Amino acid sequence: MVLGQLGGSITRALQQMSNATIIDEKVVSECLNEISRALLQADVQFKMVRDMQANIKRIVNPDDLAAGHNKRRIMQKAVFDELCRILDPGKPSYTPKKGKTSIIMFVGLQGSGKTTTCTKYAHYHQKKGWKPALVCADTFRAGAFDQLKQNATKAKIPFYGSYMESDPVKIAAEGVERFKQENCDLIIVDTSGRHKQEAALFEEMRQVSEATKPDLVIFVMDSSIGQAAFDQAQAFKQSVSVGAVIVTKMDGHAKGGGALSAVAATKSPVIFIGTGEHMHEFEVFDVKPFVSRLLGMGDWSGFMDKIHEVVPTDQQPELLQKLSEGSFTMRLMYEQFQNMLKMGPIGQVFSMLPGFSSELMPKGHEKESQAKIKRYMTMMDSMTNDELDSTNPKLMNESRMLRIARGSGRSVREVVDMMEEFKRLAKIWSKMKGLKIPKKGDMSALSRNMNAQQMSKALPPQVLKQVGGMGGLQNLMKQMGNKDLGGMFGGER
Ligand SMILES: Nc1nc2c(ncn2[C@@H]2O[C@H](COP(=O)(O)OP(=O)(O)OP(=O)(O)O)[C@@H](O)[C@H]2O)c(=O)[nH]1
Repeated sequence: MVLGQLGGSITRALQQMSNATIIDEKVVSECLNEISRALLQADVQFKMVRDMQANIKRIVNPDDLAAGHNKRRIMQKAVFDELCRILDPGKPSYTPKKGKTSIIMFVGLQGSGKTTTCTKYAHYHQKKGWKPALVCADTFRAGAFDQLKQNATKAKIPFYGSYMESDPVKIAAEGVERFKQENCDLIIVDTSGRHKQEAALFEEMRQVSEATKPDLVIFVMDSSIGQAAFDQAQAFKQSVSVGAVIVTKMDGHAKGGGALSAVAATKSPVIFIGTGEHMHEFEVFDVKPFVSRLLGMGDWSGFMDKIHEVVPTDQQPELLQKLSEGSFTMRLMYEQFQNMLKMGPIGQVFSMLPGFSSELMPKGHEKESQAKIKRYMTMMDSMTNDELDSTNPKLMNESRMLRIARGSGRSVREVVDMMEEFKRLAKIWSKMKGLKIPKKGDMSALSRNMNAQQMSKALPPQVLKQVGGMGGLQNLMKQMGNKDLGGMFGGER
């Protein structure tokens, strides 16, 4: 996801600013210009960038920054708050209730990923015990019904559609009625698209909406549409009452900044993002952890969740223990690579760590990354046990590297690359040193009600320092809500 680069650019701009000897208005302006450039490159709408720049300038007072405060943190917080403000329209979207019928209508242009997203949305809820159903009211694209039927059958979700009927309004109304009678609690209506915004499409949306009376209209947007996002979202909002946004294809080379524009145009929150073509490649969207990750501030709660989700249960205690020790060895890297190859998404675990973009296994480049990881593992197969268990990369002198390259049939350059990767991962790993791992029975004690004082004692000193000491922690807890930080310790959510 190119959005990751935005985080990198902003972090660099902040770093440059805090390196300056005197922080005056000029330095702050330069930093803001740099951040604005990065946002524009990520396809955030020009007007929004300009407003954001003006807002930050108002909030951040260079005199404050000069007076020995942590300048980088003040600016980072201002950027964080502004991005959150844009992404959070201030009111939550309609939330369907399990057991009570809700009608959800999906709208979007052709190819935005609407049909795929309808099924993902149904599947997501079905896994949580809902009784979803899909209605195909797309009579415009030949093959749309077949696609929905195929997806629905695969996911074992009831569906309704017709090969004969050409009136989408009629199909939508019939389908909704049928599933109401069958007591489905989530009736999802997939609608037609067009290649571009057309009056006929908007009229059709208006009529389908009138006939089905949806509780929520979700606007589906392809994240790669760039600057067009604002106008497109606004055009849909003007014909039907869009209440939420789902941004698809966040896995590709999309710049993703359009998501911010879509929220601004519809005044509705992003509720999910699509991260691939498969059914499970669908994530709940949370503003604060998202922005936090974007700015390289790390997403601690997401990190621990991912460990629970991705790492096999029997390996979790050992992995957490090793994290708490902070010592990273070649053997540990080898084991993580094994998991990564077996399970695919473990790279996501690392991407949650501050400063670590999923460079090792970027989305969309899985094949190349897997081949690279396999090459690394072949090289590690040529290492001695001492080398594998050592935390000291200096053991690997030139002659050992030559020997490993020869033994594994790879070049010395590749061995050097692997060692660089090891050092990079070890550095990230070391940040978790001292992490307190609760014993089974202690979980509740570390739960969401923990106050900043208790939390500061539980946190490893490095982590506490990283969040800006006690003050920073209090702010972070305020920003994220205790439950998110509680989640970091495996507390019940
Ligand atoms: N990589 C990736 N591909 C996606 C994602 N969501 C959908 N797609 C792909 O995008 C293409 C278009 O998706 P559809 O679901 O057919 O699009 P649609 O908006 O329903 O199109 P119409 O029915 O013509 O309006 C398909 O090839 C999907 O597999 C995603 O999150 N990531």
